[in-house]
Amino acid sequence: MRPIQAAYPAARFRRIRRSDSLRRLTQETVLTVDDLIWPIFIRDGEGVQEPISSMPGVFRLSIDMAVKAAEQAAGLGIPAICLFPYTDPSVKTETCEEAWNPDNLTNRCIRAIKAAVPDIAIMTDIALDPYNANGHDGLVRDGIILNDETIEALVRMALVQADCGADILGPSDMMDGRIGAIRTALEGAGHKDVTILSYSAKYASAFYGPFRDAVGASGALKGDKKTYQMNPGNSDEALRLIERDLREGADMVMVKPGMPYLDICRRVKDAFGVPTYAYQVSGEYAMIRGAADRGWIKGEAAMMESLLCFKRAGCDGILTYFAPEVARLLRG
Ligand SMILES: NCC(=O)CCC(=O)O
Repeated sequence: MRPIQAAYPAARFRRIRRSDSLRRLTQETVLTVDDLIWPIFIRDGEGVQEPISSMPGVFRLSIDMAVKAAEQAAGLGIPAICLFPYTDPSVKTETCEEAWNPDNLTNRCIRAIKAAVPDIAIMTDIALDPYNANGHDGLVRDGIILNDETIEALVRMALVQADCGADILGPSDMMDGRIGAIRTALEGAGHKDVTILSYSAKYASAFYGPFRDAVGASGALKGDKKTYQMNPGNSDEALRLIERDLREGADMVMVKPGMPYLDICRRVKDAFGVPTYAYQVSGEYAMIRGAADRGWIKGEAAMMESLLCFKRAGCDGILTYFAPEVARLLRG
């Protein structure tokens, strides 16, 4: 598209910025409640709402409180929530079998939310890190992250989550071939309508730090995740991964983190035109919240701007810890 533009003074760009009504009328993208997926942290217990120090305003919730959060989200019109478990370190092993325990924290929480709030979509995380004694997303042997063996574990995990009622599975592990394996297994088990939102372009990022505190993985992680998560310097590779995941049966794709990777979001949307999501990750949340709490930026305005810009970059939606706050503001 090449807009035709008169020369100054026939063209004065400031005309359409002159008033709020003209600015609203000419705004190209909008943020709505429909664009939000709310990630929440869950833990064992009852009536627990435990603050996370590196993510002020975010809590670990026991299942009963997570159900309340889901009710609140549904009431605000948020279409989906995403569950991340804080797993008791005593059940973490090198073989990760807690990941496909039908009664693990996540699976109990899926069932509880489904029963109480049937209309909200429940997204889950598929990766072994919450259950792995060494903090990695895959099984490890002799210091190597095993791709194919990990996929078998991820498939088991996915099937159990689907059995429990998960609507959207989010494989976040970055193993090669997992989308195809999960899709084939879902079809085989009769879960034909379960959606896969693939973390297709997930970068090895320093912005995940507060999340690892939130799920209790910071201490456990040995080494880094650079052999499976993407190199932040790469962009063409993201397109190859997205194409691969779409061909293997992903319904929706994700770029993660968000704000430093808006160029990737735009390329993905332009190249494939599929439902495209970004994850505004914990470090991004902490930067905005931390600066706002100190009075260095206007928190509300920065939060809204950051999310609108995901839409401008081509995203159909955003996973954001700000979701309920944003929904309340958008609803006025
Ligand atoms: N698999 C989910 C994440 O790694 C979330 C990262 C974050 O919020 O920092």
